[in-house]
Amino acid sequence: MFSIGRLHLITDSRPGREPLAVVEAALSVAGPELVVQVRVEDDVDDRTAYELAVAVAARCAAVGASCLVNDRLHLALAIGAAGGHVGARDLPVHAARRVLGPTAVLGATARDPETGAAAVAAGASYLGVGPCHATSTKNGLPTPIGPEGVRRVASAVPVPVIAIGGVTPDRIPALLAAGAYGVAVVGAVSSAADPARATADLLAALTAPPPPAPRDRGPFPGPTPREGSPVYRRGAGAAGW
Ligand SMILES: Cc1ncc(COP(=O)(O)OP(=O)(O)O)c(N)n1
Ligand SMILES: Cc1nc(C(=O)O)sc1CCOP(=O)(O)O
Ligand SMILES: [Mg+2]
Repeated sequence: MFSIGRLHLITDSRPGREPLAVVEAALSVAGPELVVQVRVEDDVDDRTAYELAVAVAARCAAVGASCLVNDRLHLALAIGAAGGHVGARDLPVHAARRVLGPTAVLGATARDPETGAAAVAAGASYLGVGPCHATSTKNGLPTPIGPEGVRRVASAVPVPVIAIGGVTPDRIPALLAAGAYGVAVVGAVSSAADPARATADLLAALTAPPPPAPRDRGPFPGPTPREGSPVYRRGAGAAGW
């Protein structure tokens, strides 16, 4: 059965960053629960990207974590990654699926329900949905869609939604309540003074029990969650994703 972690760490290869050290720190805390997406800036050459990806994949394999590669699917194949992630300016999802094969993990970016549903129909196994909040990590992004935008996409698709963009531990409860299965981060870990501690804080927020819904606080039980509701979706995720 398809399974994917709830915390995705995307490498930060901007000048002055130390992506491998950050990945090692995060893996030391999260182990097999972490998904590491190797992402390099567009002007980084393939050889440099490949060397980073090989190093990240080896660290992931040592603890049983998953490694994905952003954009450059030939690198994903070359290093034996679990899969890749594509967006609007990359290979179309159906073509990415042909490249990676039927069993690989394939993520696709979606900022609205229509794009999300089309990506799933074309073979995406999860969706990266955002930007949820403002971020300084990447330029040129549209206006943040907030938890409500996540809710719109999550309610339209039967695959895990990974919320991205300005994610911090305190923002995670609202994203999960909106139907996100997990989150993807760059700065919350890479820019932290203590990346291991930051990883632990993100994991704690992802696994904390949700606050009781208002209808659960009274003397009478609430209605059974409907298929498609966030409550239902989180249960489905725990069972299979
Ligand atoms: C989990 C996740 N979600 C979204 C993205 C963004 O992908 P894309 O739109 O292709 O932009 P780039 O990352 O390639 O600049 C992602 N990488 N991961
Ligand atoms: C790489 C990327 N893609 C996004 C999108 O919305 O498509 S947001 C983003 C950067 C996320 O970094 P941070 O966690 O530091 O905000
Ligand atoms: Mg891309």
